[in-house]
This record gives sequence, C-alpha cells and structure tokens, in this order.
Amino acid sequence: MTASKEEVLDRQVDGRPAPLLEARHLTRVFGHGKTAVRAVDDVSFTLGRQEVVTIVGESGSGKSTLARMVLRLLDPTSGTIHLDGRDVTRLRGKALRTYWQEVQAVFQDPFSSFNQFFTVRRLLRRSLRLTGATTDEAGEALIAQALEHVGLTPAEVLDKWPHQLSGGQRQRVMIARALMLRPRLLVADEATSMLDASLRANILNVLTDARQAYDMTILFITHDIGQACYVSDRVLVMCQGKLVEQGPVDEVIFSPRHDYTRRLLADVPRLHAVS
Ligand SMILES: Nc1ncnc2c1ncn2[C@@H]1O[C@H](COP(=O)(O)OP(=O)(O)OP(=O)(O)O)[C@@H](O)[C@H]1O
Repeated sequence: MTASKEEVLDRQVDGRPAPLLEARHLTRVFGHGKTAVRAVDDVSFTLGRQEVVTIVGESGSGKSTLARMVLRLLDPTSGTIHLDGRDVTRLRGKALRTYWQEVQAVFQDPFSSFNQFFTVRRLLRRSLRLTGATTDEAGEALIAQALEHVGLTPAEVLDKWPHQLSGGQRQRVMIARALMLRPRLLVADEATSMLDASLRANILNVLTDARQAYDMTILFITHDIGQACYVSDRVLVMCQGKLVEQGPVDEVIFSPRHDYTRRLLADVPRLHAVS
C-alpha cells in the first residue's frame, strides 16, 4: 500500500518524522534564592511520530524532572510543551486527564506502581475504563492483545497478585497496561534498570516493536548510554540541567561533540572499543 502524498508530507518534515511533542525552553527551578536548583535549564527538543528517543545523563542531570514535566506531573517554571501543535503546558482537570491517556509512563520499579491488593486482572480492568471498550468481550480482547504483545498469556498472569510475579513479569504487565490505552507517547523512565541484562534486552525489544504496532513515540530516560545506542533513533544528552548534545544515535555515539558525552561513552567499554 502506498502512502498518500499528504501522509508522506506529514511524516517527513526536514527528513524527520513530523513532530508529536515539542518542548521549548523548558526550565524547572526548585527552591528560592541561594538554595535554588535549576534542575532543568532552558531545554528544547522535539519528538517525532514513531520516533524512539533517549535522554541520557548522569544521576542528578535533570532527566527525571524533564520527564515529569513532559508527563505533566510537574509544572515547568517557564517554557512550553506542545502535543500535536496543542499547547499542553498548563492543562488542568479533565483536559489533563485526557492528556494522560495520550501520554503514558512506565517507571523503574514496577512493584511500587502496582497496587498490592489488586490482582493483575483487577488492575488491567480498572484501566479499561479509560479505553472506551464498551463490552466485557471487547475489554477482555484488549487485555489479551496487550498481554500477548509483551509476551505474556492471560492464563499465566491474570489471577496472580503482584508478589507472585517476577520482576520482568511485573514490568511487562505495566507495559501492557500502558499499551492498552493506545498512548501516542510512552515515557519509560529507567524502566529496565532493575532487570537483568537478557530481560532488559527483551523488554526494550517489546517496547520498540510496539511503536509501529501502536503508532507510538517512545521517550526513554536512562543513565546508560549503551541502552540508548541499542534502541534509539536519536539521543539527547543532559548535563547539569542542560541539553549539551542531541542527534541521531550513530552521530552522537561515534562522533560525540561534547566532552561530557565522551565521558559517558568511556564508561561503556564495548562501545568505546568499537568507536
Ligand atoms: N522536588 C525537588 N526539590 C528540590 N530539588 C529537586 C527536586 N527534584 C529534583 N531535584 C534536584 O534537581 C536535580 C535534578 O534531579 P533529577 O531527579 O531530575 O535528576 P536525574 O538525572 O533524573 O537523576 P537520577 O538519575 O538520579 O534519577 C538534582 O540536583 C535534584 O537534587
């Protein structure tokens, strides 16, 4: 099937997919006066449709603060966020709840985001309310489809309590829950850092496969530039609240321009050897 001219234009602005999210001059200051911390300092970037972008930086560089602003869990001190051309910087109430259907998150510790008193079935059914599934059958089909997408079967997990699942299963259930809502943007904040290496690769593959199936943009947040290299189209490098470098993954990894990026790369022996 060939795309219409309009679709092609839509997907190709300056050789990159059309922007889904645009952050302009985002700044977040915590505290006042001498003790004020500029956690995020004048950061601008765009996320294209179906792009996988990673924000990488050391602990304290401002990644999570930036992610929380994109998720609209935290107000910026200044700057703007647009989703599909709509200004979402100051959304409140119902409009904000609608935004949270479009922009979903998966966090580092799936155990802490799980309600310990809910089985997986109950957890996923509660989220169904947001999906617009009108019948039980349609809802069950959505759940089964999302579980299948993350490599789980309903029989394996639906009647389990959180403590009866492995860390990898818990994280995959949380991803399935996010996928059920068909988000346009999924923010994964250190979502794989508690998993062992093979499981981490598996979850990263699950997520990146889902971007096409669900027409979804993915923003990874990590301190691990090796992971950024493995999954991303583009990498944004943060240092002390500022974006010091951004570009296609190959350019940033193999021709880093900023000393800080070189330092991050030096901590990844295998990558460094290749470069
Ligand atoms: N609620 C807050 N109040 C005051 N300072 C904060 C708050 N949240 C974050 N900070 C500060 O902002 C800076 C950036 O923190 P942030 O958590 O965004 O970094 P990070 O790159 O995500 O780090 P990590 O990888 O360790 O999670 C740090 O100096 C942190 O101490």
